[in-house]
Amino acid sequence: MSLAKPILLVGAGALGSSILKGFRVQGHVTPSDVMILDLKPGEEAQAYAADGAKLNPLPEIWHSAKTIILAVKPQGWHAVAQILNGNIDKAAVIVSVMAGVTTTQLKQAFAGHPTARVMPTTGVATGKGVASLYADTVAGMDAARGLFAPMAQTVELADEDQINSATAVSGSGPAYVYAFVRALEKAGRANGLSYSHARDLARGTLISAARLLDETGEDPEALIKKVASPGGTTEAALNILCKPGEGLDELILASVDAAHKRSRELG
Ligand SMILES: NC(=O)C1=CN([C@@H]2O[C@H](COP(=O)(O)OP(=O)(O)OC[C@H]3O[C@@H](n4cnc5c(N)ncnc54)[C@H](OP(=O)(O)O)[C@@H]3O)[C@@H](O)[C@H]2O)C=CC1
Ligand SMILES: O=C(O)[C@@H]1CCC=N1
Repeated sequence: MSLAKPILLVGAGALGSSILKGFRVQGHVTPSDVMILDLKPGEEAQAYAADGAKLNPLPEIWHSAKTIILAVKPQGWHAVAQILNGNIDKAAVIVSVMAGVTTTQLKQAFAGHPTARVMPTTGVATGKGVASLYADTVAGMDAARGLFAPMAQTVELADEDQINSATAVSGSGPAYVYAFVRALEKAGRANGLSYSHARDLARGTLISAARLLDETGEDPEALIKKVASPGGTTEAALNILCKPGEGLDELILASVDAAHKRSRELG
């Protein structure tokens, strides 16, 4: 796995900052390997600059970048491509984490550059995220792996269209889980718990359940059976939560379908 450095990160917002944190946690990219372009650099970008990264360097410095990560909103990326073009090395690999923007569009904007698409989760900040990778060249896939494999469980997609599905399930997925925790907290308060007890119980339950899923490797179905005693409290809840035809399965399917559709539109 080879990763050509230095790296130019364009956009250090929610995801760009998570990537920077992941580099720091795993150590596969050091601040001195990094240049950052961001209009209003946040805490993480500034911490990187204090540790030796080049923050908003002049365009003549961009030529040294061997790998360029595009982490701006899909709506703003054309302006970024215009600014970069003419100022970057022809061999630099373009790694886009943007939802919806296709390889064909990237190749039109960055003619001659190897490209890759990655759909990470913000969990890369902990060094244990998830990332789906797609590239149509060896150089592109090498760069994507080199950046993300140290800080994410990676899935390599053979079909670019599946990036839209990966975005809908995994890229957006952490927000679904947080929405569930928020709902559980609210329901705890509505059922008589104090704010802090509802918060601790809902969050702790998610974290301990996720640990069991991870550590046992068991299917959700088997783990559900271990919690739900026949005729007990869990069954009473699941009869509502997973009501056939109008329960969680249908709600999640409709939600993921909506995200998938939006991912296609963003290109
Ligand atoms: N957030 C997530 O969980 C995930 C996001 N993504 C993708 O990552 C990309 C970024 O998303 P996210 O981090 O959430 O968005 P943010 O808005 O938080 O971050 C984008 C950053 O880019 C900066 N920016 C905008 N224009 C420029 C420019 N011309 N030059 C330099 N920096 C610029 C923005 O600055 P300013 O705020 O000043 O405009 C902002 O700091 C999107 O394309 C999204 O699809 C993919 C997977 C997960
Ligand atoms: O919401 C979005 O569009 C981005 C892509 C996946 C997660 N956040």
